[in-house]
Amino acid sequence: MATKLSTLFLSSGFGSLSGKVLDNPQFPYSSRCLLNTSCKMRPRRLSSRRKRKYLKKASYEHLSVHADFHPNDDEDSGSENVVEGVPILNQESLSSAVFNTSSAVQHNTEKETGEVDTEGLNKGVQLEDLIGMIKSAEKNILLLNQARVRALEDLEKILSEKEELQREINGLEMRLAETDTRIEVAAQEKVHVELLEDQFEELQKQLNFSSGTVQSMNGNLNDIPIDSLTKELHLLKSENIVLKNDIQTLKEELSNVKNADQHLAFLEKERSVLESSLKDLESKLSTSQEDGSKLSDLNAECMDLRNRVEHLQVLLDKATKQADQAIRVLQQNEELQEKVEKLEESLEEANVFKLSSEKLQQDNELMQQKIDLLEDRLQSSDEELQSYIKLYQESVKEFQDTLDTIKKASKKTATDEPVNDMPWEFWSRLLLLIDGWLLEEKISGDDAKLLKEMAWKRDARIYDAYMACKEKNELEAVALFLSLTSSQKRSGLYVIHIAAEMAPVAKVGGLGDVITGLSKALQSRGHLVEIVLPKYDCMEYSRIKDLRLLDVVLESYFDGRLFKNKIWVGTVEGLPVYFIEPHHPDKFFWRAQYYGEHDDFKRFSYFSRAALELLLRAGKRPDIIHCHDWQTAFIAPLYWDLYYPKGLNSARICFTCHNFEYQGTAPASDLASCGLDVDQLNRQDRLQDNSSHERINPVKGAVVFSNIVTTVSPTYAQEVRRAEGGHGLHSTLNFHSKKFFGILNGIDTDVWNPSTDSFIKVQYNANDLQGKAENKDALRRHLGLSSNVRKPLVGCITRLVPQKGIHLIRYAIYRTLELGGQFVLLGSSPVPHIQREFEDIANHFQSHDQIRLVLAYDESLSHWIYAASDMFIIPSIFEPCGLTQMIAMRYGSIPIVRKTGGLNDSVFDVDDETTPTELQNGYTFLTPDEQGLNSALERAFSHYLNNPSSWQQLVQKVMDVDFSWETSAAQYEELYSKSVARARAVAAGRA
Ligand SMILES: Nc1ncnc2c1ncn2[C@@H]1O[C@H](COP(=O)(O)OP(=O)(O)O)[C@@H](O)[C@H]1O
Repeated sequence: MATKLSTLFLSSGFGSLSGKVLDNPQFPYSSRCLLNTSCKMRPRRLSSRRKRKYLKKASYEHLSVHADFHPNDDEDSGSENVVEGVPILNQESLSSAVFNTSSAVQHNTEKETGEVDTEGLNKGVQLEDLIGMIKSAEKNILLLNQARVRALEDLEKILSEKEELQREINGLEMRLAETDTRIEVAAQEKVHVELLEDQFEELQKQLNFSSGTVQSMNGNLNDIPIDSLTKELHLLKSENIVLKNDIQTLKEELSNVKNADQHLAFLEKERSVLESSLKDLESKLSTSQEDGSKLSDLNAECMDLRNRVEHLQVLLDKATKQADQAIRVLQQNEELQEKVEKLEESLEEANVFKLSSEKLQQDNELMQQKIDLLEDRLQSSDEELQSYIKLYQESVKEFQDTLDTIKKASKKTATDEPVNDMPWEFWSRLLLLIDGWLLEEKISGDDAKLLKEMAWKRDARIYDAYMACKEKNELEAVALFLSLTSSQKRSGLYVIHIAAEMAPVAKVGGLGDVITGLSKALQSRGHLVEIVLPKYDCMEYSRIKDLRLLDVVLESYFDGRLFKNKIWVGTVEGLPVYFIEPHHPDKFFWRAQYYGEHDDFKRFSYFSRAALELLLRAGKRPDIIHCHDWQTAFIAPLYWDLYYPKGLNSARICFTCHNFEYQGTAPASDLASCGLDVDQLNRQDRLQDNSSHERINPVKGAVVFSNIVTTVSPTYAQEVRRAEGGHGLHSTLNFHSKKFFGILNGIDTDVWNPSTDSFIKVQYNANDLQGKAENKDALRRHLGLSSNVRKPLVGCITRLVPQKGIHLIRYAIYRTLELGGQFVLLGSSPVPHIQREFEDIANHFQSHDQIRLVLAYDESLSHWIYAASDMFIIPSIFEPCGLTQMIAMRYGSIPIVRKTGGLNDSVFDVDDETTPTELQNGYTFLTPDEQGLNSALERAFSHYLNNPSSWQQLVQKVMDVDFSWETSAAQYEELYSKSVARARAVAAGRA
């Protein structure tokens, strides 16, 4: 229980480690959830912008990710309600953000640790949860207050707008009254005009009458007073003119009145418009008043929230106290545990000691009696004396044997424990014996040194050897002693792999499988193997055991300054692994994907340097540093140029190139970032790229600067030494051919084992293939394929890149359909146009009952497809090794492959009479075109359909082929040992 709790507290960074927890991508509860998902779905497929967005959230918004809103996050603002630019928070989201967090955290924590729920874990979760919730709640309160102020400001604005409108309405009403008055005046004037018109008519009548009178009077002018008539006429005329003017004025007045009417109509309209906008404003006003009341509701809720936060604070304090107490208890527990363990150890020792001393005592007593007896008899007879001496000698021997037996039985006789109770004479005699053999040249200086060291340390193994060879002649004795040194030499290899991938925690393709498979095989052959990896945020953390952060900060150089790195350790598949977490502002391994970033060169040159820094700081003295592919190719020049002079000088460098297509070239100046001397290295015989003098080539650098260079199959090693296969490096590889080897990869037969595989529906083996048929049936149903007819199921699991023969994979899908088979493809592509092309094919066959394309990375589905398929297609243009053909065979799926690289070294055609029958295990074709593929596919179909029993024999046969790492690991071991031996010989020669 104590250990379990301590593991939990350590890994969760409880209490004083909480700061570390927040930085720990293995642990950020919500972010892990996101990241896990993205990783499982093969992060390569995400656009880098989205991934970075994910990542940012994952890094900084641990708890807020659970909330439905984030006030400061522009990208989330779409989920808020907005009224007049004021964000109105969704209360439901708010409360669920606060109250759902703890359950989400609980869930994710369980997922991370894989541990059963414990009290300690709950407390650890609450603590983090509460801190996050308080922060989140405080932000929300602030936002609510801001929203409230903004709403009040808007309310004021609306009110002042209303006042202004009221003023405008008043003005309009006044103008309306004015207009009314004017209309009245105009009406009066109209009446007046009519009056005047009447008068005018009357006057005209009078005028007519007057002129008639004038004419009638013309005959008797003398009778009429002319002057008075003339005057009257003038008067009338002037009156007439005045009247005309009046009429004119009245007409104008009239038209004015008409205009006034129109204006009045216009004003009426304007008034109704204004009235409607006034109504609008009034409704807005009432809405904003309602909003005001909502705001006050929110205010109340906000108060409520504040109270809850205070309550949470109280809980937090309590939890903190409990946590502190728990840590104290835990520490006490640990101390107690240690004490108990020590006591148990001493008890055990005491028991052993007691037992042996009792036995010794008994023997001593027996001997003493015998001696006494002898002494008595000595006096009586010489003859008797002789016989008793013999008896004594026998007793001594018996004692010696008993002593040996006791020692063997005792724990202290564990092979490497010192033997402390032999007299010094014994060890001196042993040392002299070894020196004698050395001088007589019966053993070498190295062997003598090792043996003397063992004697000097009073190693039980050399004691046992000495005892065992008492009865032997000298030759046998020397051989026995040398067997000690050879076993010591063999177990002495200390290999450190520095790589960018490792299955199953950080796997993109075959490289990951190789690191784990080779390391496990080397480990089981008695070597000490360690692995150094970047600490990616998107790793499968659930597959790392006992992951913990070391209490150390490693500083490493980059771009002219030192950066801090955290160092994590944990075991993966039983192997010790170091994870480097750089604290560089560019967050090199916080990208939610392994490769494909614009600054990959920087990311991995940084990592390479930091890895060597770690070895130096830890005082490690490895025999071999093994780096892989361009990502860690920098190790070779960095080691010799910078770290060898600093004292990290015990190792030989081995570089394995898993695919020469990827060389990581970059402008020469980029090399300076990790501290390498560009002027020294950008040379034709060093790192300069063979086709561009301005660029450096890390893979070329590793070929030049490593002691051993390997690639992953013998055929590929030949292919890359030719211009058409070497991707520009053939001349370099030819130049360094003496240290260049092709070793065929193996597969991890523990992981890929149909009789134990937990990813498949039914386990099976070569002698019982019923399970294979059931897996096939289940997969067909799972993918919606028809399952009632005996049809061959063709599988394909691959990265969809040009190297894999994209056009031939596409052709195989359609041709399989024509031949009456079924096809299942599992794959994804980092190349957008290829991914789109396969998406189109996948959509085309979306509900087809014979073809299914799953465009994703899915580890468990891959196991199922291997188990379910009858045939497995790999039409690669080039293939450095290829693992899928070996895995397929292990699961009884017959490979159909193009003869290239590692495929050529592992698949042999069943119809090829030049190959021994026992090796024939699949179908091959040479020319990478449709006819080539078709010929192999048709032959396989015909075999499957026409000769089922022979097919089954073939299936059983391929399942028994040994593709384990044993042979390959032995080859690597030999290369390592030879290289180390050469280095030692050179060093000895110098000395
Ligand atoms: N989409 C996928 N889902 C799951 N595993 C995959 C997928 N694609 C490839 N793999 C696995 O990756 C490894 C491929 O290794 P290999 O044949 O050497 O090809 P490469 O290293 O060129 O990708 C195999 O273990 C295979 O099962």
